[in-house]
Amino acid sequence: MLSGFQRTKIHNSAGHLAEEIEYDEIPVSRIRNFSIIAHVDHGKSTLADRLLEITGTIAKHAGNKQVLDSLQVEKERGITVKAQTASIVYKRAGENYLLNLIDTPGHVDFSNEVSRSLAACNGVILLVDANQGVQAQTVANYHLARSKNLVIVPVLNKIDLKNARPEAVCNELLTLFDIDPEEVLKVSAKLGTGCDQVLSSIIDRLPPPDANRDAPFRALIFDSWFDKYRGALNLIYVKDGEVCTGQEIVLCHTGRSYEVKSLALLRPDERKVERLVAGQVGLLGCNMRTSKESQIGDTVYLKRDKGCVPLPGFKPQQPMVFAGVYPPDQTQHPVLKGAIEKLVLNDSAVTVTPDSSPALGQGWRLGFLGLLHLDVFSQRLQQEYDAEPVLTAPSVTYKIKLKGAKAIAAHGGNETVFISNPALLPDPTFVEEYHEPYVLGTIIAPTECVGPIIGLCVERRAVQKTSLNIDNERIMTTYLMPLNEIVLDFHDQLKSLSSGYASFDYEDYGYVETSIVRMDVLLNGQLVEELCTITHSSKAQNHARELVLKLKELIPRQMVQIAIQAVVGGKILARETIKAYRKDVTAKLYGGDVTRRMKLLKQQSEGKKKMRSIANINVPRDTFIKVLKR
Ligand SMILES: Nc1nc2c(ncn2[C@@H]2O[C@H](COP(=O)(O)OP(=O)(O)OP(=O)(O)O)[C@@H](O)[C@H]2O)c(=O)[nH]1
Repeated sequence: MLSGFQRTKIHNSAGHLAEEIEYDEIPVSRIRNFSIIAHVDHGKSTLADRLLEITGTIAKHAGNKQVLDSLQVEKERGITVKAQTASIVYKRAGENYLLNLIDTPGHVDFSNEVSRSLAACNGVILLVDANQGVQAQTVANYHLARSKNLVIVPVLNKIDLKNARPEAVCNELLTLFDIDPEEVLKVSAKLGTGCDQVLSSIIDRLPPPDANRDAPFRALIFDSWFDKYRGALNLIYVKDGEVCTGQEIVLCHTGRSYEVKSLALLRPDERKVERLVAGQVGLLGCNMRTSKESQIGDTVYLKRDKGCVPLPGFKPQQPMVFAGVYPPDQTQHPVLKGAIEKLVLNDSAVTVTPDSSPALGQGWRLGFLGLLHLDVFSQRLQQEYDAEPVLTAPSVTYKIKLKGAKAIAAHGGNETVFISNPALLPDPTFVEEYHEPYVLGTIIAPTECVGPIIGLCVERRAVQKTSLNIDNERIMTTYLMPLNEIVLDFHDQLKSLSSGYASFDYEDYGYVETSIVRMDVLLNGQLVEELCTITHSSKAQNHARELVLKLKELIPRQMVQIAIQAVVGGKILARETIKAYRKDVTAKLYGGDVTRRMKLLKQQSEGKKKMRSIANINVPRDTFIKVLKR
């Protein structure tokens, strides 16, 4: 009998051994799969920890803070990036319930992961800070959960805070989501107050999973990560049947087959089991070499069943934001290459293509799901591998509809092409339409900040869609806005305009027709390819001015006069001149010591080696970095 392998000891809240549990004997009717969704910092990880403690899943002691946020970046920034999961056993009225807590990444960049994780759930805890109230991400997460028909258990957290305003926040929930204040639980995740009630409500309000143990095996991959020794590990929700170690499985999307090497439940550390049955959530290892092999949202079935109907909603992840990554100097290229390769193994959503630039040398163009994803990736690169790369400003991918047989033939017969590299933008005469990615943004801000925020949004080409007063103090507005306008500093600007009180979140809106141009930079008439950019035609003039002024400041004066021009379609939009100048590094020396003189001249010539020469002008690498960097 295999079930014996699922036997595990459970501790009570004081950390003492209480009893042994056989997980796969818990019927589907006593399983609940749920997730906690919340705005950043509203206490999701703290609540998760408390639920694990109350149920004896982890022992109670002070050092157990935020067990589920295990990445270093997550700990440091206090954000959840990778979804992590724990199976909790909760005993009520003498019966054991298996509650699978599926910890979703809180940020919209990872909305695909959130979506996948939610596909394994029957309900969610909508956690709201009782002081801060509903924030933009709460709204986005609520809509996501509703669109998946999940039961929503509203919970107010941090009621221990002196300035908590539970009643006002309940009213917000009523106004925005029509949530009955009677249904709202009030807890302090920090102190543990009311957390028992959360567990009871999960059992009472959520339905058990729609799982069938008698049907052929089918499971959904909703997360995966890379283990040095075991390859990519898949977190699966078993929808039907059961799977045992040693069996041959197939992935619907890739069609590849594997032998199941290991199965485990997460409590939250791995507990090996020999089988997983319908309704359960667990870890499946099958010697996958790279994380690309395990695509989130894919369906797994047994090879002997010769096919299955895939579980709905598989969508490959699409990078939305691109940035160039270069080593600080070319000697570090192999180190950085190794570091990127290792990280990509773990993060299948990042795309990597080699790229090179005359100024920055050999590097890569990386594609990310969004800005936070980019941030997290570059931080991990620095922290985990001790590499300090040069990162260029992020850009988005434009969709371009071509016209004319010649242009289409030149692009491999494709009428539509996707371009993120300005240098590859087709000539305007070959273009029928340009499209750029848009998002639907939600901003929640104090009423008195609304004026400046509208100003910022207009400047960023955003169009207001709706506006709603949440109460007397805060207003919620939604905007259609180009992704390109928020990739750089929109969030920071919003925070500074509202003294940190405004919150912002966005969801993908798809491509919208637009008018873009390629802007080139010429130094003494010669094109500097690495400085060319794509810009909206309404902003080209301003952008041109800013760029030439910045270059004037950054390029050192030289022996020849330098003309800096920003050009669109052959038309010069802005121009600045740097006057000629001869820097005599030895000027301060009055005759005398020849070795000192030689040393200074040598230093000067070494400095020159680090420069890129364009039309006899030496542009230091630093200048490129300063212009291109985020
Ligand atoms: N006073 C008080 N503070 C709390 C409570 N719950 C959480 N906090 C604090 O709020 C901060 C954020 O909590 P986290 O649990 O990290 O928030 P989170 O929602 O997981 O954050 P992300 O991982 O970024 O989504 C931490 O400093 C917690 O100590 C509570 O009930 N009362």
